[in-house]
Amino acid sequence: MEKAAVENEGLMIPLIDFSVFLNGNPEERKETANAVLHGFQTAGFIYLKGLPFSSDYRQHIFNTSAKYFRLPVDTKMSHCWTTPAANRGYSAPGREKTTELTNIEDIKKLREGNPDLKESLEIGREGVPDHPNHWPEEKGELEGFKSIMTKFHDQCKELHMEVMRAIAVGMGLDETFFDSFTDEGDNTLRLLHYPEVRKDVFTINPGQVRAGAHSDYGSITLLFQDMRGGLQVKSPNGTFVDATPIQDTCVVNAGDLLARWSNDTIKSTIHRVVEPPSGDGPVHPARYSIAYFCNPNFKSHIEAIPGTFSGESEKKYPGINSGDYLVQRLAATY
Ligand SMILES: O=C(O)CCC(=O)C(=O)O
Ligand SMILES: [Fe+2]
Repeated sequence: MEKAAVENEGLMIPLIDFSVFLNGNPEERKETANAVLHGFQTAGFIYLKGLPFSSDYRQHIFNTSAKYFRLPVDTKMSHCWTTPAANRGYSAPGREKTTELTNIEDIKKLREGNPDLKESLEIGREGVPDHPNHWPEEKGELEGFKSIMTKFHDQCKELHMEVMRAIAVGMGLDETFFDSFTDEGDNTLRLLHYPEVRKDVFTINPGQVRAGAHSDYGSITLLFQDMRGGLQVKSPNGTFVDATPIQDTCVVNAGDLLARWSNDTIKSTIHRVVEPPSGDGPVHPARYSIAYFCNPNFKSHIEAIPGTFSGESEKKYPGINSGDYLVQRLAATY
């Protein structure tokens, strides 16, 4: 067993070598699948290493993302995020407020007082007739942007399918149980940029964060972070614990819909992004991360996974359509 990625305040986030699931023998695969499921059942978070992305490739994706955010703000605003149903395009700083609150008026007030210090670009699956992606114009530094990002989107879709296969194996289900729920790739690639910020912004306003505390909505999120730090995960004690970056790993967390689907046997844990550990000077440098939000196919009907209940009366939630669920959740935060 690897050393834990995070162990603090009763929160243990395991570090799992996923290449063993991808390439190992049946026994090794089962052991790895059990560790994946156990991590989601206890912390709601795991770190994966041994992924099919080289360091260079990962750097290339981050560099391409940084080039995008260097575009003038007017250019970015020309392909901005429009509606929850489309969920594609650019969000300027202050547009989205991630939060645990659910009342729209409360969220509005919070957004006005403590806007998140971030901007993002959401990229959905290509080929959805009603919802084309909002691509920036490809010129200069951005040449090749669309093909780089659609390829990465496809690769992350495969990784989502593999992690769900690991969950299936861990649950003692057929390995392909979730395939017909994950094969469409109704997922969102979100490039995130937390601009450099003066340190005194955090002292003047103690409530200031880079991204407010929230849980994610879908099945799982694949989160690639740079080495700056600032991501925190809520511990069972109710405190926030640093999820310190580890080179070449991906942080994977379960979302609310997977928790519901698992009849609450899997946890969707609250997390946030705060002021990073301090270096020299009056300014925190920019932070970049890439979140790939995975969802069950939007047409899927989601109800308790077999094995997570014994009789009908133990099912905690009524069935729900995946796409409707996501749109409803997004509508509250934008
Ligand atoms: O940037 C990060 O590390 C986390 C972002 C996040 O949690 C989100 O966008 O849902
Ligand atoms: Fe998140």
